[in-house]
Amino acid sequence: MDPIVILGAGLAGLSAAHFLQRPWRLIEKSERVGGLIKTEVIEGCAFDPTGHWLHLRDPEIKELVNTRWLPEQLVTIQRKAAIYSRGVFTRFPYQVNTHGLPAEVVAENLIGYVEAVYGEKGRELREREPRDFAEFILRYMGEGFAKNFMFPYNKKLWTVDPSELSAAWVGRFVPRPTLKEVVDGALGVGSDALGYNASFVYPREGGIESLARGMLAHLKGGELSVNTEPTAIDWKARQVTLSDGRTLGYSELLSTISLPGLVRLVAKGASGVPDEVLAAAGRLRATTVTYVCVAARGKNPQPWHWIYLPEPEFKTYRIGSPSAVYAPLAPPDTSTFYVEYSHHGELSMAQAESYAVEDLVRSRMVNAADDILFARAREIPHAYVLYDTAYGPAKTEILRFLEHAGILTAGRYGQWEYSSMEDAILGGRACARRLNG
Ligand SMILES: O=c1ccn([C@@H]2O[C@H](COP(=O)(O)OP(=O)(O)O[C@H]3O[C@@H]([C@H](O)CO)[C@H](O)[C@H]3O)[C@@H](O)[C@H]2O)c(=O)[nH]1
Repeated sequence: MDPIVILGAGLAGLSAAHFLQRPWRLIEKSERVGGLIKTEVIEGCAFDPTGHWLHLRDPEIKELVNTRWLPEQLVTIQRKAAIYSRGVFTRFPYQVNTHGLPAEVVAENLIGYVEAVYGEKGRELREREPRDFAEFILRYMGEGFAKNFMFPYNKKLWTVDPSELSAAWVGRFVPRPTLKEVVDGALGVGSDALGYNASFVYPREGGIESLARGMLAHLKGGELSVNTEPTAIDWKARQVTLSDGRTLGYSELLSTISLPGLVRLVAKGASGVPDEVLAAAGRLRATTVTYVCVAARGKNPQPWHWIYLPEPEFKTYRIGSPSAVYAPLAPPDTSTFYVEYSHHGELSMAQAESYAVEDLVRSRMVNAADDILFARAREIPHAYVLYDTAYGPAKTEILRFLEHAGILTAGRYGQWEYSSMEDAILGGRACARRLNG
């Protein structure tokens, strides 16, 4: 019998291979497994592709990570994240930590919140479901928080206005504060521990890629091919053509590669795809994130693991610091940063690198431009999937066809969704369980 073929050896693909009880073949286009958790070392400084801090909630996955994939190798870290706005740092999440901002901003945030959640002004939005992300923000946080943080920050992150997105993705990612949390936060007596990532774990050595390596080391029952990518899929014949010229028969196909990319591969196969499915794939959009890996002389001047920058004078939406999170990620007396830029069109590497130096110095994350040792830009072509008006109908159309064609998908880009590393592992497990029967 042909094996189960898994496309893509990121977390979802590795997880599926781990949980499968039938023979599998894992096909990976790059030279090593890990997908977007491949850690890069530049001049002795380790950089993950932006912040990949591991927060786990599923008991089985926690157990696997702790005892099999990364035994005795995890450090637990309490988040120290901030917002840099109006020239001051306030703690993350913004909505429950406004103490320290100018008094008029704190007042605007508080009054807006009370009006939205209890006042007459917010009644209409309270009585129905928010139609879009902008309405979600206004409904749960009010006009002040919207104006002073949520609208400008999210416009930078998503590259489109919050009114062009649905709120389908917010789930546990966007905290909806209570009145007590908002008031305590304005008075400076709030808790630091709100949100899904109040603490997280991270590998003691080797960066986040160690997780992928740990998973790979324990795989059984199948074969991995690296430097190999699918070039076409014939869903009726149940065959994948590979870049090395081979054609592989499959009993089942699980794809963790990008959903629109998968549709295009099926369209290249002999059985094709209906025109409307191909057109739907063309309507799925995602932001591109260019992140700049930076090293600077000297220890971190700020304690922050990462900061959010809502104001338009900064081109970046967020700056993170691997060395602040976990000092062994950088040589002694060196601080490191990833500076993130979200965009659709062209952003040259040189331009991003020059923005990064400027943004780091202006935000006081680095003392002076002269301290910078290097700045190297990297690109994530599909970073944040856009939940715009085309998203729901296009994805439904594609998934209906893939179900018919007997192709399963998992992972952040396979499912074309906003989700975490653990979600990718859970998605791989769910598909494996379905295939195990
Ligand atoms: O004060 C704030 C700041 C942000 N938000 C909203 O939360 C949304 C999610 O933000 P974040 O958790 O930063 O999103 P992301 O998926 O990129 O998070 C990954 O990165 C790290 C870390 O944040 C930095 O590296 C995190 O651990 C990862 O999961 C955002 O869209 C804002 O709208 C807010 O409500 N209040």
